[in-house]
Amino acid sequence: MTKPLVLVTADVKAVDGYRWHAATSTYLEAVLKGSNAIPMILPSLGAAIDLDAALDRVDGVLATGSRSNVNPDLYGGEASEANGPYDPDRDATTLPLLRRAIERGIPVLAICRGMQELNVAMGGTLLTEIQDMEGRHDHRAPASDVQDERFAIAHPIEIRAGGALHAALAADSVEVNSLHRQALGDLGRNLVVEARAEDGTIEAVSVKEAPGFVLATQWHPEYWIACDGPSQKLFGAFGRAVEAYRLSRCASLAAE
Ligand SMILES: N[C@@H](CCC(=O)NCCCC(=O)O)C(=O)O
Repeated sequence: MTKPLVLVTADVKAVDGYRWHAATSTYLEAVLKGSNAIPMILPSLGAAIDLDAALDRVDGVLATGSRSNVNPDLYGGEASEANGPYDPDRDATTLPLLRRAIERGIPVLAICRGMQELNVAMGGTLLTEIQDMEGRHDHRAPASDVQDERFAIAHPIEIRAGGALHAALAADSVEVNSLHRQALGDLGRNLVVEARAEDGTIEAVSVKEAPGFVLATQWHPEYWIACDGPSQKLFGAFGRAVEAYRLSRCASLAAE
């Protein structure tokens, strides 16, 4: 049976003297198993890629998390060594990609850095080093070399009743992991807060009046896709949206 295709955003990494365009396996497997779709990594080649031509052929976009920060130049801040690392090629690809996918009604799921990119793409700002801000908790990963410990469930979030995340998870509150030092500041155009942590940190957003499915989380549902119910529900909802998009794309192609 034909499966939907999902573009997965890539980090640019220097490994063994080469530049790699990479996404970690957890995102790829979550798309495959949690959304029943085929993941395809989109290289971060910026304006050299005709994004519309790529989007013509796919049914969804997954914007991944990453340790790098969106360059503050893109939202009126100031870049610094302490605020880095940056990934300018990724910024140059993902921001226009997210804007265009949303305009076209292509389903989008954005995770952690991906949610921060979504906010900046829509004109919003980011807060940095939130653990040093009055009243905020430390949202960084625990210091450990063991990934299961770094991605351990860390805190509850409150979900907006009647919102898009509430519909996907069918819950007022869930427990999530936490691996970030930045958070959304001023909200971008049409962004709607779907969940917050106890300290007020924005944990999920959607886009008001978007023609397609758009959800973004500050936490990492991909990591526990094999065993965590809310993570499975979220990737399942994304999977239904990309399959519905695939069917409508095929119908449009057949009608041409
Ligand atoms: N720069 C952001 C990045 C948040 C994010 O995507 N974290 C994933 C980290 C994965 C890891 O640490 O292994 C921020 O810190 O807010």
